[in-house]
Amino acid sequence: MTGSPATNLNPSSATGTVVACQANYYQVRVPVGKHQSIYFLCTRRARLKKLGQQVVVGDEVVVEEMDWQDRRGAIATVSPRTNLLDRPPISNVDQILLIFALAEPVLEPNQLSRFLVKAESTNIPVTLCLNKRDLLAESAIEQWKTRLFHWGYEPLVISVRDDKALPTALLETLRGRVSVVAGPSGVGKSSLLNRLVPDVDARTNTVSGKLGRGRHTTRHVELFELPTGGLLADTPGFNQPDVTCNVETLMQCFPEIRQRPGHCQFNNCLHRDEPGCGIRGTWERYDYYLALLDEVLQHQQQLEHRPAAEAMEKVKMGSDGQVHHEPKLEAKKYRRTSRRRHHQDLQDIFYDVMEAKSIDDLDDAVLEEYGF
Ligand SMILES: Nc1nc2c(ncn2[C@@H]2O[C@H](COP(=O)(O)OP(=O)(O)OP(=O)(O)O)[C@@H](O)[C@H]2O)c(=O)[nH]1
Ligand SMILES: [Zn+2]
Repeated sequence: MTGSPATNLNPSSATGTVVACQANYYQVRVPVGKHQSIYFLCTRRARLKKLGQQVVVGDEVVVEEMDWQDRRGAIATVSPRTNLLDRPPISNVDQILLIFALAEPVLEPNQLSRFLVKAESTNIPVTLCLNKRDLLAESAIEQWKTRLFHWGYEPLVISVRDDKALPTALLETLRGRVSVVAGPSGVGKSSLLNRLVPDVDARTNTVSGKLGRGRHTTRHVELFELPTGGLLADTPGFNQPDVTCNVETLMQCFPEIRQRPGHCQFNNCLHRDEPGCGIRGTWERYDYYLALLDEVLQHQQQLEHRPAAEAMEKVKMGSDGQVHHEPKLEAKKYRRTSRRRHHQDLQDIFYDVMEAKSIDDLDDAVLEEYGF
């Protein structure tokens, strides 16, 4: 630690947030002062590995053995998470910023509804943002707003391309919070990230350089610091998210249902053909609800017929007293979805083994791959 500043200013341990991770390495943002932070490249303490404690982006961690000159450290503990998203794996998320385009690609209500339900099923607050307002007439935009108001949403309408300044409401909702951007391909997620984090490319290169691989690897997810305070993660675009929650959660995913409690004769009414149902058929997305209900019931049936099914889901009591079913982080399942991804993993594993000084430096997933 030659040349490092005074110890009282540079303690040997500090609390920070994991902003990127790949293989065995974690980039941890440690706040110093009010508006400044320093990034440390960390490994995970062997003790954590033995306990099977995973570290994911978003985790609040205690870093020990801090080397302030080389900006290295070791993650010693992980604070309890408020939540955990599985794809991408990211924890302690305050909000999901769901982005859709008003046009190009065409705004398709069923797809939008599915994304909304998927986002709501995490029990994390959802903010809907409609981009590319420059491509649609004002009257058509108003029609969408009215329609979505009846769904229970008040979208922020923006044009990442043309807005001279992004709307204050958008900046305010991101300020000081951890937000995850989600939405289908081509709606402008990356464009928005580039506007919100002006030096995103520079930062991306720094982090990727230190981590030894590029940003666009399949497992990479990263939290970027906003100039206004707050952290933002981009997620890879996908078109048809699976809705795999249980029936109770599904019903809570529709504002049209959750805003009207006690309208049905039976508490466990599915709003299908039960007698005395006061929710059935009175709202635009009712048919989407029925279709998703079928899907969810089928999914539940499949789970019931698989004895190991409960191993795939975590049952958690939320702060609202509701029971939530969350998919578990399943490294193998996540890794084996495509040949390309599998190839990427083998590459990652190769690097991990090359970089490891001892077996303790290797990630659980890597050890598992090698049959330890
Ligand atoms: N007309 C218009 N085009 C936009 C706007 N914002 C982004 N685009 C364009 O839309 C296209 C897709 O934008 P991206 O930012 O790559 O979209 P993405 O959501 O990140 O897409 P994926 O990376 O596939 O997930 C690009 O050609 C952008 O230039 C906008 O406000 N108006
Ligand atoms: Zn009902």
